Amino acid sequence: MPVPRKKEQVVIYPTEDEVALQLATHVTYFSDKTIAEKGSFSVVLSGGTLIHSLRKLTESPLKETVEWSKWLIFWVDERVVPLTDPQSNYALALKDFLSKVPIPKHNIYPIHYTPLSEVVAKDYEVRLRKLVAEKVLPLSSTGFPQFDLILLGVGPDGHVASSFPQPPQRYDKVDWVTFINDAQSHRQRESPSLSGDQLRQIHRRGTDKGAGGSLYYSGA
Ligand SMILES: O=C(O)[C@H](O)[C@@H](O)[C@H](O)[C@H](O)COP(=O)(O)O
Repeated sequence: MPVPRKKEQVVIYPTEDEVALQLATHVTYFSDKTIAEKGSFSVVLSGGTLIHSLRKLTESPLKETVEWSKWLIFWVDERVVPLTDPQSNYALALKDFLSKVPIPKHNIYPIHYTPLSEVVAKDYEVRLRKLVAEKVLPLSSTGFPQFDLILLGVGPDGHVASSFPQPPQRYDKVDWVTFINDAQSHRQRESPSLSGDQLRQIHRRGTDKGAGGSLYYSGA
């Protein structure tokens, strides 16, 4: 199974199909390994083209062989909109990924929508704290919940999840979940997944011409 040898590595692939294939290969590797070690696999999703690039996981043979019942799904970055809104990252993930694989519904943790970003963020934090208290999620050495795999995209301006260049929330080391009052995107983000340690992250970066792309592996 080809896995990156270095702790951090950028690999450029010539086609988007190859990106999707490699992404599926690595995600499956980590899923098998993590489930064998601890019995579950917590995956944090963002939005964007990443979700489409997960499509190989929804096809045979992976669709049948991955231990989907052991997966837990969270969001690192969500727009504070109803879960049926086309802007919702949950809706995107449901349509193109989650509806195609048998992850138990109770293992999927979308936001609880209300129009107030601070209420949504606080609710998500309370739910994460409960999962940590119940030992469903471990706590990292930095005091944040520790996920097994974070899947991120990188925006054209370099933003990752809701970590944009300007908002001060990206320096927040206290809240587990915080929010950005951006009139356009109404983003909510989880801070731990971006500041925690010992995390495996895969960032996917497409090219402006739509061909190929790269995967950045960190802590993998
Ligand atoms: O809600 C979102 O928009 C995403 O979470 C966002 O952070 C995305 O990952 C990047 O913008 C990259 O997007 P692309 O993969 O579409 O380039």
